[in-house]
Amino acid sequence: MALSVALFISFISYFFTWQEDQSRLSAFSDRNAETTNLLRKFGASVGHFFIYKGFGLSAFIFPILISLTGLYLFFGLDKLKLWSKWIWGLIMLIWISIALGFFADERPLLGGLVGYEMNDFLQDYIGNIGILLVLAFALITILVRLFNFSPEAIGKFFSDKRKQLQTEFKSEDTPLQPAANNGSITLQTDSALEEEEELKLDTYTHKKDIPPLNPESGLDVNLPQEEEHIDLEVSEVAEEKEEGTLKAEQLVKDFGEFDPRLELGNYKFPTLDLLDPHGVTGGITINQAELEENKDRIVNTLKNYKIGIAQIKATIGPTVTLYEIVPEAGIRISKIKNLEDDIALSLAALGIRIIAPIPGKGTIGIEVPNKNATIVSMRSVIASKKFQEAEMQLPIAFGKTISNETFVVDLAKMPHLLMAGATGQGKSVGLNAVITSLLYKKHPAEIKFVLVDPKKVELTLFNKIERHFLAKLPDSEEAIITDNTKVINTLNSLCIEMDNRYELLKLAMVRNLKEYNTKFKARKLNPNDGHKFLPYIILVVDEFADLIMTAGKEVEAPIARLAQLARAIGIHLIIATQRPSVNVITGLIKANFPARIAFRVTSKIDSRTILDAQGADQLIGRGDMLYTQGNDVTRIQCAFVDTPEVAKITEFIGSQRAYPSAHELPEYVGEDSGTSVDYNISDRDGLFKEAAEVIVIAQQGSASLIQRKLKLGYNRAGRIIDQLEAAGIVGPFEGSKARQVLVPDLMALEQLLENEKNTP
Ligand SMILES: Nc1ncnc2c1ncn2[C@@H]1O[C@H](COP(=O)(O)OP(=O)(O)OP(=O)(O)O)[C@@H](O)[C@H]1O
Repeated sequence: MALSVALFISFISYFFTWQEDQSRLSAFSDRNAETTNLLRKFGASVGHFFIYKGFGLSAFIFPILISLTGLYLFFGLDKLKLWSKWIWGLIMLIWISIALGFFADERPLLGGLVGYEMNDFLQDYIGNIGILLVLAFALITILVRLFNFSPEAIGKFFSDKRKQLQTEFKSEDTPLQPAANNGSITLQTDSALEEEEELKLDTYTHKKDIPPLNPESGLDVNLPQEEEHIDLEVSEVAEEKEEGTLKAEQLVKDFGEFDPRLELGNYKFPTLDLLDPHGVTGGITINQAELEENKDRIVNTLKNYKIGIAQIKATIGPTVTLYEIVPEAGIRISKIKNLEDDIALSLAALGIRIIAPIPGKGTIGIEVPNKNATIVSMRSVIASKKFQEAEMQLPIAFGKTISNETFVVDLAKMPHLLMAGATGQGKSVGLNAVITSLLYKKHPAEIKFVLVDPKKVELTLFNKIERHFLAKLPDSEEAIITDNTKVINTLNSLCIEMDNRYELLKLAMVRNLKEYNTKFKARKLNPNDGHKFLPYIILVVDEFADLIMTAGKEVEAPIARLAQLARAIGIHLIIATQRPSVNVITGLIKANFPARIAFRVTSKIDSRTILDAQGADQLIGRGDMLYTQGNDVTRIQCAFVDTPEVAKITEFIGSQRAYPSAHELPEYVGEDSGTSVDYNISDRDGLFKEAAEVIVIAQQGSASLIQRKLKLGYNRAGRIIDQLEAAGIVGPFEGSKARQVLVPDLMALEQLLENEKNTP
């Protein structure tokens, strides 16, 4: 610090004495040569060195930096900051020196030799205009970096000033016109405020009526004060609300709406040419002779049973043709329905379905398969106007209806889908069609798939898009789950994700994912509070029967829970099964999957299990399917997407820039971990005893049982199971099977707990 003071004095003095002292500088060692600088020879020399030969006026930065260094060392402050001060100081030193050398070239002392020479040098290469540009650019850079001068900051400064002035202006205004206090509120457009105003006016007139009564009754009614209080509160709330929205609006104005796609801004959606037209270029080819023949056979068969037909009309679909008949008056519909087998016999065709009557149309429908079915290519349904212009959250193009219209539905509205069908009838193709539809419409930021594939081969192609579209558990290597025990962890992790999302929705005060994301995009939710853009999560299970067989209730419970609750927070399930028997599609699951698809099944019972109606047993296979979402059953020819096409699409997406890793699901600590921990009795869960009783009564040691009976979360139930194991009530974790219960009945349990208390 002393050095900096010495330099400072020398420099100041140098400016006044430099001319006198200049000639004596060479005689530094001569003691008789006198200098006039306040610090004599030292002052004259350092001044000459730093100012004349160095940086001119800006040399004062040196004593400033040295004194700062002294202060930092003295108080032991952060050295890193000191370094940055030196760096910035030196940059400023050079800038000022060059600038002064440029602008004050007739006074070379101001810019010093460095400033002069640098200008000279630069002039040769970039000229005066070039130097000006370099100086201006450097100045802006320094200001922006050092003082955070940005257009936004300047804009904000002025808008803050304006607001401040406005509030000052308002508050100055108010005392002048107390009666007009209400008037200032009318400026705000909020309807709630207007209501307040009315309310206040009412009370005001009411208040006016009261005073004459008061003196007589002797009551001390202090109404005005209360009024004022209410008034204040209202305006505060309004201001607070306004501040929040103003801030969001300002952010949107400055940076635009939040764009979740920005991180993969260059992502290209798959193109149509990746899909194969499957030889179908035009529409369906109509075989007129076949049509006539079928019509005649229907009419004749019915005539044989004395059923007259008033009218008959044919609608040709890709796989089946629908003949709509209007029977003559007086014919009972049940009579026609009973003739189903006879008509099928006379038409000698598989897959006749009679719809009597067709809902909403006063006709009876007979569906007859075409001799040559037309393949509905995925390409044609994806290219259709209906799909391309679909204003849906999760549009799925399933295929074509019987009247050859493209059938597009919104998965978000379904909200979950159950698919069943015997082997080889088109289930896997159907699943691929669903996933392909979504890949053609959604950006990787907006949707994530959790794929469960116990068959191990069906969904492997999607491995290529792992870092774009898949989600997985933090510690798992493979994104596509083929191991049934891992499925349980993933399902439970999805339940945690669901709970987390509900928490976020609650904080944001919205009811569903769409509203939440809209609010987040409008920058009304602060990411510092844990808010983030939430993608849809689609869980696809290819062979559900296999899962239920190996993991049973442990899978059923989280699936049912997700199906019941996950619709609002954007988790949707698509579950496919080969065996639609009642122990696979249980009542609990069925109740939560209103949207169901049946490919061809082998028996009427299977058809009833899936659709609650028969008909699926009469389909012709190869993608012929029935879709229901409640009451109506629609027959659809599923769009065909072959494995090479899926490979091309995943290749196309996979070759693009991706996220660093697959989307991470929350970590789930399974039942098998932490079992060796010895739980202290006092640390036990509050519901430990109830849980123990539930387990002992049911003689089944599973966390999901505790969950269901005591309505607990997964984590808590898991912890209780660990405590039960530590207490010797249940056995160790046994994979997919429930744990063994080591206590035979409630009496024994009571005794065990009593003994525990008594042992120190
Ligand atoms: N929509 C469709 N259009 C035309 N043909 C189809 C369609 N869907 C399926 N097929 C034909 O049926 C065959 C079997 O389909 P898929 O592999 O989807 O059956 P699956 O029900 O998944 O059988 P599994 O349960 O054994 O896996 C396909 O290879 C294809 O030839």
